[in-house]
Amino acid sequence: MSNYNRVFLVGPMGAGKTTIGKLLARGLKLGFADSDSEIESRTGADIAWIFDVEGEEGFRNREESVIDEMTLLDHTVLATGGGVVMRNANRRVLASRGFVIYLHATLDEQIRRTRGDRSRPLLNGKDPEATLRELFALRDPLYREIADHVIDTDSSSPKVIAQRLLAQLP
Ligand SMILES: Nc1ncnc2c1ncn2[C@@H]1O[C@H](COP(=O)(O)OP(=O)(O)O)[C@@H](O)[C@H]1O
Ligand SMILES: O=C(O)C1=C[C@@H](OP(=O)(O)O)[C@@H](O)[C@H](O)C1
Ligand SMILES: [Mg+2]
Repeated sequence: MSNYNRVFLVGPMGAGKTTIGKLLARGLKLGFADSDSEIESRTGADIAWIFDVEGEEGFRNREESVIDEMTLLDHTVLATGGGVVMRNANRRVLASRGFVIYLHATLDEQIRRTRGDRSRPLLNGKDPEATLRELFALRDPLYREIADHVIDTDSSSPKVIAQRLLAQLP
C-alpha cells in the first residue's frame, strides 16, 4: 500500500477505526484525523454533551459538515464515526474522494470492545447489545456499499491489522 493520499475508515462502534487509523497513518507516513475528535474540538464539548443538548440530529449536522471538509484533506487517514453512513451526503463524499476501508467486527466483538465505555451516547440506554445489533443490521450494507476494501478485525490486534492492511492493499 503505497500510493494512498486519502484513506477513510468506516465501520461500527468498536471496530477499531480510531485505534487502527493511528497505526495505519504512521505506517503510510500520512497524517491522522478523527471526525469525532474534530467535532469535539470545534464544539468545545464532548460527543455525549452534544447528544444531550442538541440531540442526535444536532450531532449529525455537525458531523456532516466536518466530513465534507475533512474528506478533502490530502495525505490523511481519516477515522469516521460509526453512524457516518446514515446520511447520503456523507456516503457520497467518502466514496468519491478517497479509498474507503471497512473495518468489520462481529456483533460479539463490538459488544466486548464497547462494554463499560460511557463515551458513546447511543450505547448508554437500557440494552446496548440490542442497539448494536439493530444499528449493525441497518449499517452493514451501507459500509459495504461504499467500501473499496473490507477487513475483518475480530481475531487480530490493531497492530497486526494495520500491518495486514499495509501488505494487502492494492
Ligand atoms: N483488533 C482489536 N482487538 C482488540 N481490541 C481492539 C481492536 N480494535 C480496537 N480495539 C479496542 O476496542 C476499543 C474501541 O476501539 P476504537 O478504536 O475506539 O473503535 P472505533 O473508533 O471504531 O469505535 C478500544 O478499547 C480499542 O483498544
Ligand atoms: O455509531 C454511531 O452512531 C456513533 C459512533 C461514535 O464513533 P465510533 O464509531 O468511533 O465509536 C460517535 O460518532 C457517536 O457516538 C455515534
Ligand atoms: Mg472512533
